[in-house]
Amino acid sequence: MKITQVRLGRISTPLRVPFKTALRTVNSVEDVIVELHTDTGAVGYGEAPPTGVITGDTTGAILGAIQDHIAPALLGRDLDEFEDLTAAVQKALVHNTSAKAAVDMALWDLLGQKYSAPVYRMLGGARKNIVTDITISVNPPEEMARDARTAVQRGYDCLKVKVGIDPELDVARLAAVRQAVGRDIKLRIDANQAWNAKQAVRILNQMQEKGLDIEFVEQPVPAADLEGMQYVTRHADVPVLADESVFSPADALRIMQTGAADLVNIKLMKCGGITNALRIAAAAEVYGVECMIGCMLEAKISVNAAVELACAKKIITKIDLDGPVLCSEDHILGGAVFDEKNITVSDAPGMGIQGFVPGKVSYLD
Ligand SMILES: C[C@H](N)C(=O)N[C@H](CCC(=O)O)C(=O)O
Ligand SMILES: [Mg+2]
Repeated sequence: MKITQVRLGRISTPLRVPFKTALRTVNSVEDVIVELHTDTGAVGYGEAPPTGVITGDTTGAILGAIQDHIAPALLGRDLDEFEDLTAAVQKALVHNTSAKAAVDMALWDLLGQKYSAPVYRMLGGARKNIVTDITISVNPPEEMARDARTAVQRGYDCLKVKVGIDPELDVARLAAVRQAVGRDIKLRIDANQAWNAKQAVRILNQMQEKGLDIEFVEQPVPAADLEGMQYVTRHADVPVLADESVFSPADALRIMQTGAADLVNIKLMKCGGITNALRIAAAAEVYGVECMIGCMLEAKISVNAAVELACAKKIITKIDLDGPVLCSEDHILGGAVFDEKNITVSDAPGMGIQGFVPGKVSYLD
């Protein structure tokens, strides 16, 4: 199976409501689509969103990285060179993890198709069903309470609550959400780097003293502040999960070796795809550190790839794969079934993606 064409396109998917974090506000999901065409007719699918505030990747950068650097390293090569192909993706240029992730997942899709096996089974096949949380955007407390109630009515029993815009409001935000949803709903929070270490400890301990029962806090302090992360991990009465602090397998190892966080968030867009995500999962198994699998604001192809990984690896115990359910439309055919919080992986060969609703992808060629 030889790679004959790397086809690129763009797809836009509207959100149900604007998505707001301490880092950005977005109204739609904008993705780059990658199709790896082969001489057998098989097509591998990949996708990458431009999350400039986290990865530094813009739409133009993702397209340019693939077109000018990654595609030339793959064209004409046989899938039997799989190890070398995945390495070529990572070595084609530095950074640009979203572009790498899109192409890496398309290669895994092709591998599964070639051997008629679902990717999650090739990687371990731990389970077929997972349950995701859903994100509550950061807003005034009463608006967040209303959004949390709506999420619970949709069947979600675990909410990821965004905080960090005007931190003085964060305790009130969580109190309003807890009051709205009752004690049986799990609440995890994501500050997206908004606090400093002492502020984080103060806010988190206030939340726990008020009995708000926070499961864990995601990325309380700036990504590069590993000492700050360690300080919060040691002093706050809430487990800490590293998100923006962990891009590469080396980042994950550093966090685990220094005890800078209790948990790590694997995202394909940060680590450059399934190949590196497997390395992070392996390190986490060695260190006994549980992982979350997360997503950016992404539609179904790349979140589907994350589902394949989550269904393969038991060390991934926390699921934040709500990209597709935050969208009001689905333009992608095949793949996992997203039935609100319940996600069922596809048993089709590869990743089970069958293409797009006609007219929804704007191809570059
Ligand atoms: C969508 C997911 N639940 C999430 O919250 N991801 C954010 C980043 C999303 C973005 O800005 O696209 C995170 O975990 O920080
Ligand atoms: Mg996060």
